Amino acid sequence: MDGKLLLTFNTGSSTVKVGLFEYGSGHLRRIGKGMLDFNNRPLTFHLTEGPHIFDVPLKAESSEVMTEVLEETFEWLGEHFDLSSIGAVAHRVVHGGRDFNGPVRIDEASLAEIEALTVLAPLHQPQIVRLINAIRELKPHLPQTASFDTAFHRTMSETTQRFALPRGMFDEGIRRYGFHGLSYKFITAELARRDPELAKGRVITAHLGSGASLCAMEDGKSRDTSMSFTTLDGIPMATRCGAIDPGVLLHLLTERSMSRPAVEDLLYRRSGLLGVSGISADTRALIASDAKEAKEALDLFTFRIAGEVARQTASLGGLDGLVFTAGIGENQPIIRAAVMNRLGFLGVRIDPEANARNEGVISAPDSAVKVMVIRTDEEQVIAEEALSLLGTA
Ligand SMILES: Nc1ncnc2c1ncn2[C@@H]1O[C@H](COP(=O)(O)OP(=O)(O)O)[C@@H](O)[C@H]1O
Ligand SMILES: CC(=O)OP(=O)(O)O
Ligand SMILES: [Mg+2]
Repeated sequence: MDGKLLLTFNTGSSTVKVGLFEYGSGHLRRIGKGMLDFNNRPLTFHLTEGPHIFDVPLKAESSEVMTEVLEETFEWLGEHFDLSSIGAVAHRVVHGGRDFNGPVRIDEASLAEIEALTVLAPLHQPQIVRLINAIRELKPHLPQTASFDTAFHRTMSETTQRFALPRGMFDEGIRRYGFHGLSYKFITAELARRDPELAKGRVITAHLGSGASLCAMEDGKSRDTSMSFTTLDGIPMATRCGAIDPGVLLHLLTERSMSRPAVEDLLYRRSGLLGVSGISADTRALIASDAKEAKEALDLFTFRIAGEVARQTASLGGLDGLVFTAGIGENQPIIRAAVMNRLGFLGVRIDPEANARNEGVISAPDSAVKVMVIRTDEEQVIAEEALSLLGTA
C-alpha cells in the first residue's frame, strides 16, 4: 500500500459500518468495507468489500465490551490489510447538539460534550462513546475525528428549528436539530454531479433505512427535515414510532404508570414497522408476508412518508426533485412506488420498469418532479471530513 490507512466507523442503530480508505499526498481511495452486526447472536463481522470477502462470528458476547469486539475485528482485518499503517480513525457521531457545526478532532473536551448528548440519542451515542474509548485504549496514539449528523441542518431557519414552546427553552437548546446529515451531504454532492441544474433547485431527499428521515434542500442546503430534537421524530421507522401526540406520552406515564426507561424502550425499540406489524422491523420480511398486519404497517409507513413530502414541499414552496436513498430507498421498489402513487397530486409520475430495476431516474418523462435513486455513502463523507481536519500528507 502506498499511503496510510484511514478507518471509518458509522454507528447506526443496529449495525456499525466500517470503512477502510487509503490516503496520502492528496488522494483518498476506498479499499474495503465491512459491518459489525450486533442484531444477532453470535455477533458477526462481515467484510463486504476488499481483497477477500468473509463473514465471521465473534467470540465477544456483547457490544458492551467494545475492546474485545475491536480486538477481534482488528485481528480479522489484519489478515487482509496492513494495519500497521493506520493513520487515523474517523467516526460518525449522531448527535452534535447546538455547538458542533462541523467535524472535530476528538479530545477530552469534545468527548465529554459528545457523551453529554447521550440522553438525546440513546440508540446511538452510547455505542459511539464505547467505540471511541475502546480505540483510545487499544491504540492511544491514533488521532480520532468526529463527523456529526446534525451539522448539515444548521442552515435551517430559526422558524424551522423552533418548537412552539416558551422561547427560553429554544435558547437552552430544546430545538429541532435534524439527523442523517452525512448522508444528505453525500447526496447533494452526488446530485450536483449527476444533474447540476436540479441540484440548484428544490429537492427532497428521503433517507429510508432502519432510522429514516426526509430533508428539504434548496441549492444543496438543508431548509427543513423530519427528525428533530431526537431521532424519534418524523416518519415511523423500523422500530421507532416517529411523530406522536405528546399527550400519549403523558397518558403512558400517568394513567399506565409506565417508567421512563419503559417508555423509552417502547418508543425507540418496540414501535414503528415492528410494533405495528408485530412481525418484523425489516421491510423485506413485511413485503414477503401475507399477514394483513404486515400490509397495515407498510401502508402506514408510505402514508406518513408521502405526508412528510407534502409538508416539506410547503417549506420549499414547490418541488423539483425527490431522491430516495439508504437501505429501503435504494432497494425497495414496492415502497417507492407506493409513496410516488400517493404523490400524484404534486404531478409525480412513476416509470414502473425503471423503478423495478432500481435505476437512477424512476420518474416518467412527463413527471412534474424528477424522482431519482441515489446510493448514499456516509463513509466517504466521514473520511473526507477527517482528512479536511488532519490533512492528507
Ligand atoms: N438489499 C436489500 N433489499 C431490500 N431491502 C433492504 C436491503 N438492504 C436493506 N434493506 C432495508 O433497509 C433497512 C436497513 O437500511 P440501512 O440504511 O442499512 O439502515 P441503518 O444504517 O439504519 O442500519 C433494512 O431493515 C431493510 O428494511
Ligand atoms: C439518525 C439515525 O437514526 O441513524 P440510523 O438510521 O443510522 O439509525
Ligand atoms: Mg444508517
